[in-house]
Amino acid sequence: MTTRTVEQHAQHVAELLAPLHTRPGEEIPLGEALGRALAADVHSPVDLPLFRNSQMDGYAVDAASITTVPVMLPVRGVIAAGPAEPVTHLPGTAYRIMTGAPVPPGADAIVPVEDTVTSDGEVRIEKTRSAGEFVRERGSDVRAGTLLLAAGSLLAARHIAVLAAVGLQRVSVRPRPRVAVITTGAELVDAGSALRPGQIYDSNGIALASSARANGAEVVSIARSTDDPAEFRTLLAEAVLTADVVLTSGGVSMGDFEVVKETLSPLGAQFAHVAMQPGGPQGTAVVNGVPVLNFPGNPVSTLVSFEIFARPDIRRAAGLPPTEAVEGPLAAPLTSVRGKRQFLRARRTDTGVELVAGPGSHLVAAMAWADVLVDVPADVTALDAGQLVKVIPL
Ligand SMILES: Nc1nc2c(c(=O)[nH]1)N[C@H]1C(S)=C(S)[C@@H](COP(=O)(O)OP(=O)(O)OC[C@H]3O[C@@H](n4cnc5c(N)ncnc54)[C@H](O)[C@@H]3O)O[C@H]1N2
Ligand code: MOO
Repeated sequence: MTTRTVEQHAQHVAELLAPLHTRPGEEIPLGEALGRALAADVHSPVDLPLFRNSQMDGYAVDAASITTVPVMLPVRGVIAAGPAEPVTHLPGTAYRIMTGAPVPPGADAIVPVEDTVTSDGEVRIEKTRSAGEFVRERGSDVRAGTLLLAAGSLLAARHIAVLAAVGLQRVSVRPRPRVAVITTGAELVDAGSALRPGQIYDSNGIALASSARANGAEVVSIARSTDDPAEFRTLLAEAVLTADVVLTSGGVSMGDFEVVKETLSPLGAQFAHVAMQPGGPQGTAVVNGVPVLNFPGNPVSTLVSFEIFARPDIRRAAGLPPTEAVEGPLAAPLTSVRGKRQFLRARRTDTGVELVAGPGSHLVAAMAWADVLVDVPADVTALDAGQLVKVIPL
């Protein structure tokens, strides 16, 4: 079998997944856009505020008429926030006005109601205000035609607020990569089933689907195959109809029932041994133009394979920022196997980066305690406590 470094295999996977990055944006309702990445710049179609309006409940006046206070002004009417025939202000008079209501042309200041005394048809203004006070000018927040949000922006509530405020109902976002998951193994059953001897619960299906979703993908199907190649072939043929990428688990090593390897090898798949632990046996194929990544079946191997090989391109396709590796000091010394890059499960604590498990790829419970993978280079065999290591956040 071919042997590859992690970088070589990652490069190969990146080439297979490259078409994900050129899919055009999709228009979706604003109400569904939370967490999505904008596919294109959005310019404001309107001015915000849309019209000149009051910042306070009070009286619309012209500042020139209230330079000396107290002063009595006749009240010509009430302007509420809401649709109404426009009115015009006459100098030396006032309109009672509510927050958000249009300020009549000619008025240039709002006197808050707290600074007034209302009497029959008149208002006593007790505090002077200068022109512009408590008036929200049209376009003072954003002008029509100017950039509201740049392509690539990850839409949080505040971004959705402004898109809604300018009246957009739909928005063009990066399409979610469509991921199909197929697990393989005669031993697998669904949680909730009674276990017969030799059976285990299928955890990789839901784990890979969750990993994909957590990184911006849409999971279009989760299927499970026994070790029967005909069944796997059928499930794969169905998966590639709707998916942009298919992830499989299991059936890629050296046993007698390696259904993924047996089915895909004749179709030109590449199976390689990657110099890493976990995640050594890896495969890739292209079926009907759809890339298929074949991860090893051990639960930790499957999840680490996703993190190292699939996550970067799935995130990029969805428009999500890359997960950057950081550095941290080791809490205790460690040893590593020469020639294999290790991705050790660990968590960050006050004392440094603490390993949570040994190297066994079946240690799925310990994986759940981890929040990082410690990336130990292939040529390193020992590290001391306190030494800085590269950690990949999970
Ligand atoms: N002679 C050799 N044996 C093995 C080698 C090797 O190089 N020579 N490599 C080992 C390594 S490393 C790994 S990793 C595994 C990979 O094996 P497969 O990808 O063929 O996976 P399976 O044999 O189907 O399963 C391995 C293990 O994981 C359990 N499993 C599988 N699928 C699931 C699932 N969906 N949910 C939960 N657990 C699952 C399965 O029961 C096995 O225990 O091969 C080693 N062997
Ligand atoms: O892929 Mo295996 O997990 O290297 O033990």
